[in-house]
Amino acid sequence: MRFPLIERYRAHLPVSLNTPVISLLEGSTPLIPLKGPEEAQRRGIRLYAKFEGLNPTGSFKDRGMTLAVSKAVEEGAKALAAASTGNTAASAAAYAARAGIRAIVILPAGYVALGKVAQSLVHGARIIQIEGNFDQALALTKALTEAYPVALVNSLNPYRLEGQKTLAFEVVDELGDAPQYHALPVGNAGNITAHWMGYKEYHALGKASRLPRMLGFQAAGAAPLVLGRPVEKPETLATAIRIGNPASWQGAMRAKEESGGTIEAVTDEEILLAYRYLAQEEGIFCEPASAAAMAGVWKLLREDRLDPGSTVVLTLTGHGLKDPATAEKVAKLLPPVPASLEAVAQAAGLL
Ligand SMILES: Cc1ncc(COP(=O)(O)O)c(/C=C/C(=O)C(=O)O)c1O
Repeated sequence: MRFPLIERYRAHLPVSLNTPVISLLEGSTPLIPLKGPEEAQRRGIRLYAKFEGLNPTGSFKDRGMTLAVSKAVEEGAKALAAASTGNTAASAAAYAARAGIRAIVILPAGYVALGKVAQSLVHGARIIQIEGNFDQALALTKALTEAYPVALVNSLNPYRLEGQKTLAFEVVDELGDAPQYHALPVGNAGNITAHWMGYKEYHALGKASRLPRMLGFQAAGAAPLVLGRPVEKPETLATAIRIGNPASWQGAMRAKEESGGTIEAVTDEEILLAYRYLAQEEGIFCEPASAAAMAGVWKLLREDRLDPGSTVVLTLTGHGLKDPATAEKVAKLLPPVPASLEAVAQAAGLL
């Protein structure tokens, strides 16, 4: 039985009885124990995947969107807008449809995975593709929502982070305490900021005895937080985190420094290896950006930088079906064979 996220964590959210609950029963996603790579098993390090691909629109964005759209409707909004690398758009489109209001999404032309565009299209969002990157799309969306009566639902909207902090609550409620480490991919940096907010709130309430060290991972070609400066032309096959100037830069820095964690880069090759490992060894199909968390944890394990016997939670932020084109980078389809038992047995490697 799943509940609206707002109902599950009402006591911790900025809602009142006047707030309409616009929900698709988001949240309460599975915390899947992983076998883990040999480097983890050898050290007795337990890995868990918080699989956010099993939210209603297939990514963690639904946690923030249910709250941002509920609050926008409470405040009388008739339209909302978001710049997006795809998942925010898909989620905004779905929750706007749920609420009966208009969605306007601004996307960097040519860099949004097919599945996400399909979602925004089918939900009836007004899709505007710009000849520019995400950072330019975000600047335009900010200008649009300042000039016209349209609610901004990017993670600059504080309600988005309030909704997304609930992931930390769910991890503590399920494990009985916070993990020693929490790893996740970082693009616009709203999610790492929100995770850290949630852990600090639960810790202050005495619901967790510890705070995790936050481990944020950026794609090497789009790693402004690692370089310490914006990246003019961010490039990575993990298009969800192809962002050069994170809106929540300060929030990410606070999460890293206050938790004693780190924000580091992983290459596209490391991301693809982790993407294939999760699908072929653990049975979890997440999108490339999400696999950056696994790639990063694997890197720290190889460098022996995680304490033996510790627990690591990885947020796998989106479902692999969002980006079917990338699946072909790790496995090729064989050509068709004649419809005969012999040909099939041969192709199956049984002959
Ligand atoms: C699958 C996936 N994994 C990680 C991130 C990074 O989270 P943030 O660091 O909070 O930005 C995103 C972000 C996507 C958008 O920013 C958007 O959809 O516009 C994502 O879709």
